[in-house]
Amino acid sequence: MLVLKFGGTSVGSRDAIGRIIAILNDPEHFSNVRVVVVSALSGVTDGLAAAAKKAAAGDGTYKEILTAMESRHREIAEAFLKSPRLNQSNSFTAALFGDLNRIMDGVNILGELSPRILDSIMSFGERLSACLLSHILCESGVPADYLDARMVIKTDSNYGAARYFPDETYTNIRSLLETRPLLQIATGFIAASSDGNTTTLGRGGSDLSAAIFGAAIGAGEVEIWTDVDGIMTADPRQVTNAFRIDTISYVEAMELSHFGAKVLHPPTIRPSLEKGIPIRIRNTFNPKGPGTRITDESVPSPYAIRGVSSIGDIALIRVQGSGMVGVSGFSSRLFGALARKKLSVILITQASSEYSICFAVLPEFALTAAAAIEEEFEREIAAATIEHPITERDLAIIAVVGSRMKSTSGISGKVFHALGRNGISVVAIAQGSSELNISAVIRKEDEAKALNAVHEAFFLAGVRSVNLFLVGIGLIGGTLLKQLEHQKEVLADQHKIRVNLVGVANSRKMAFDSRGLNPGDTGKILEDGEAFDLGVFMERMRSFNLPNSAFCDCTASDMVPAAYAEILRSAIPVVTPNKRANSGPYDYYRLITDYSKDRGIPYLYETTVCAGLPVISTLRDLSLSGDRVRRIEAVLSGTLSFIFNNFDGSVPFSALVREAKAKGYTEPDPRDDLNAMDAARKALILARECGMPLEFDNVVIEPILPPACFDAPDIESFFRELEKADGAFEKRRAAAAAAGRELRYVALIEEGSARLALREEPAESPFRSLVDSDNIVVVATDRYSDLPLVVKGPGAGAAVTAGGVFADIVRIARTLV
Ligand SMILES: NC(=O)c1ccc[n+]([C@@H]2O[C@H](COP(=O)([O-])OP(=O)(O)OC[C@H]3O[C@@H](n4cnc5c(N)ncnc54)[C@H](O)[C@@H]3O)[C@@H](O)[C@H]2O)c1
Ligand SMILES: N[C@@H](CCO)C(=O)O
Repeated sequence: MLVLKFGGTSVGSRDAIGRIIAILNDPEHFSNVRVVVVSALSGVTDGLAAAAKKAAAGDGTYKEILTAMESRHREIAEAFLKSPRLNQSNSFTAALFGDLNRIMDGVNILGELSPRILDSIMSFGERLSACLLSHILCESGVPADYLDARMVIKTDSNYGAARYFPDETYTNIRSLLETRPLLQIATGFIAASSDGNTTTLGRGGSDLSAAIFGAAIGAGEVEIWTDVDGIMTADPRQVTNAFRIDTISYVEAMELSHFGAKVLHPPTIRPSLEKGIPIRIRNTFNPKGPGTRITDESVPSPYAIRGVSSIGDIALIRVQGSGMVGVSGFSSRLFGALARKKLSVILITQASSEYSICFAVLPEFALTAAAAIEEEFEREIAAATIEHPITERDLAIIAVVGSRMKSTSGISGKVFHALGRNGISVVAIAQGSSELNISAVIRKEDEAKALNAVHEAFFLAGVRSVNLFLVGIGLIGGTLLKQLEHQKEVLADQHKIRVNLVGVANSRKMAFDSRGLNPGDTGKILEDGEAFDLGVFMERMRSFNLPNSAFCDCTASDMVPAAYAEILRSAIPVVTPNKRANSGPYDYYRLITDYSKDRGIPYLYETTVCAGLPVISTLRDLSLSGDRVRRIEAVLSGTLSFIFNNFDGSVPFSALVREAKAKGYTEPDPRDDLNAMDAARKALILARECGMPLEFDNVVIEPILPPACFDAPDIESFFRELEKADGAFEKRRAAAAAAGRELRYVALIEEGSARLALREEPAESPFRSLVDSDNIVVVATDRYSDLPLVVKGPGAGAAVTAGGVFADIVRIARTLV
């Protein structure tokens, strides 16, 4: 046998009542339901309270409210009923509105509204809806009786929130049902005191009525029908990946609902659970859905926690001073003072030094709470042994709930890692020894970000998502987008990594979508985008406040790297192939690399040297494992490598430069390669990675081309100047070749200096083994002293560079919990 309860929204309209009829007729429910408990039609309870207040205040418009209410009930009746049932229903409705009008008129005349009369007025909502529904069900082929719960649920006279008497009530229900074999449509929320007056059961009263009926008849289950699929792992309005919890224990439901999961008010279902009757939350809009089952025992879950919840706006009040250290009775006075003001405390935390204690209240109660403390500790404050209470506002609480936490270590580590990694500062923490709930007080503006970060850490079965903001979609950025699109499914299916492209920009336009832009459509998306402005781009990126954000700079600009420090300070990791930041002023390089290390906010730039080859990470591993770099010799320019590897006299030097550009090896401006600036930047980056505090001016560069080439005003005139130098280059090559040597442009980093030179290399030189755009880095260290460590491979090109940037983005995803 089942007891079903339908809330106001489930009986609020014709469609809603149609759904109830369908539910009661489906095979799962047909002939299995013993009692249906209903609330008043949506809005009616509030309407009655408002009308009563108006009547008491002498405002005659209460009559209009009642007239509109009566019409609404009649309209619904007319939509479902034909005579003679329509007449019966309408005369019951008319009789009730007659009584209601008389009571309200009395209130109006007396100008007084007692709690007892208010309860009597409020009872009309449920009486009207339950009677109406019973008629409608009968008409639609489901025979049912109207049950006025005041006949059976007996309470004390605490009007507004009366307490029911279980034994008497259960006996009444059982005796009445023995005489009533049909389905019973019972009024929720209302009851009667022993002396026969109407009472109401307080907040969540209809849920309580359903639980009482369930307990009385020993129902197999009590179903609470509402407009959501059940209790979710988080508020779906804030956490897009939230999902329905299948089964939850009563205490867990209590904890989650305390922190904002307002699907039901758990204390109200206690009667059912005391009798071992499970409660199920179900959705009238998705009647086939299984809902959430609430039971009294803890039920196993594949996840370490059951859900994450929050209170979006609280105030934290701190009381501190030497006068409370070791003083017994201090907390009792503090909380006693708050209790006398009827203030509800949401969270308490006290350091074991006993020097301070802080607690959270709703912001509207902060002033009263602070005043209560001032009053209670007036003497201590005057004597300066206790400070004036300090109130902090604009805070939120995020709570992680689950009974499995008790037996699992590492939960709090995971929570605080997820918060810290996203730059969310924790203001206060509380965890009771029941280990059912870990609460953290955070800034209000971080609420959604914190919920998503923590939810992802626990529930997404290892799925890590990065919210990517990409600036620069030329050769490298464009190739990266293609790779992202191409790898999307493999990343998601095999590696559980999701890269969500939220923002994208080139030097003219930018576009955003927190749900994700299609990487393949960025060209079109940017055409319709807004004008690019780096400051605005950063502001937007920050204001999305998404967890696991990452910024990627695929420009060759100086302007974008200047923003890295600020981006890292916003706890957003940076990935880049752009060498400008690390080869600019040493102080800035140290600022951003130190910040990244100290705060654990990734700054990844593997592709700034030798494109996708693992050079930076290798140097870092050597240093971390205690090795010391003594000397690096390297060919660091893919462009120059390509040119000299192929410079055999068959093709002029300038033609090879054009070919390198066509192959995507050169910088956006190939003069940056040919004047060796690009190679020098990489040499400087390597030197700095080895701990040398060099500036760019300290790098000694042997020029490759005559100065006239660089006086050329644009790239085309540069190429024309270059052609003039072809003859001189050929001469130099031929002279080297005559001695069995070939030209290579090599960087040498040693003893605190970095220099680059055009060298003539013999046949056995490692630099002679290069092909195409290969780079090579030969590292001699304390450990690799006789035979140096060599990293070699393609050092330029769109695919390998974008691939390296991609790998850095994936590395960020992997650092997530
Ligand atoms: N080509 C390679 O093999 C290779 C290897 C390693 C590193 N890199 C580096 O990759 C970066 C990109 O190179 P590319 O060849 O793709 O360049 P590109 O000129 O093709 O693309 C640059 C993009 O950045 C945009 N842009 C430029 N300045 C900007 C600014 N201030 N703000 C916003 N957007 C701006 C442009 O509109 C364009 O979309 C460079 O820093 C380069 O040094 C390239
Ligand atoms: N232009 C660069 C690209 C890689 O940084 C080169 O030729 O090496």
